Amino acid sequence: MIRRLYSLVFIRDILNRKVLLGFKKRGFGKFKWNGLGGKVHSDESIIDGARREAKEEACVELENLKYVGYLEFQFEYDMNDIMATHVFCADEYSGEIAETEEIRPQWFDYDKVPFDKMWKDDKFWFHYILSNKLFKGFFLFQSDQETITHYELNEVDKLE
Ligand SMILES: Nc1ncnc2c1[nH]c(=O)n2[C@H]1C[C@H](O)[C@@H](COP(=O)(O)OP(=O)(O)OP(=O)(O)O)O1
Repeated sequence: MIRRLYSLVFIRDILNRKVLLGFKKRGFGKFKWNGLGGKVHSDESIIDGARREAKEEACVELENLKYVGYLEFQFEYDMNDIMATHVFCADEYSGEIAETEEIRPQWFDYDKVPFDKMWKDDKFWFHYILSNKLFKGFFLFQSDQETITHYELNEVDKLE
C-alpha cells in the first residue's frame, strides 16, 4: 500500500464566522471548492508543505497552523494508493489573499459552505473545522470520485 502525503488548510475568520475556500481551476478536484493544499514534497515537512501550498495557491503566509485532522482517501480504481491528508486550520495570516492560476479564493459564512460543490466527504467532517475539534477519517470512493462506498469518522482527543 502506498500512502501519499497531502496537506489541506482552512483559514478561519473566527470573529466574523467565515472560512476561506479555494475554487480549484485545474487538476485533481477541478471545479470543486476546497481548502488550500496539495502534495507534500519529499524534501519538506507536512506543515511546511501546507504553508508552501497556501502561499502558492492564494498568496498568503501562515504562521500558527493548528493540526486538526487526519483523513485518508482511497478510490476503487487504485486500491493500492491512499491519499494521507493532514488537515490544518489557521486563524491568522499575512499578505493579501489573491487569485492564482490554480485557485480562486473566497470567504464563506460558516452556515453557507457550498457542500454541493465540494468533495462529497466534506459535509461529514466540516463541522469539526468550525468547532475546534480533532478528527480522523477514512473515505472509500467509487471510481467516479463522487460516490462514497464506505467511511469511518471519529472525533479524537489527540493526533500523533
Ligand atoms: N475527498 C477529498 N476531500 C477533501 N479534500 C480532498 C479530497 N481529496 C483530495 O485530494 N483532497 C485535497 C487534498 C489536497 O489538499 C488537494 C489535492 O491536492 P493536489 O491539488 O492534487 O496537489 P497539488 O500539489 O496542488 O497538485 P498539482 O500542483 O501537482 O496540480 O485536495
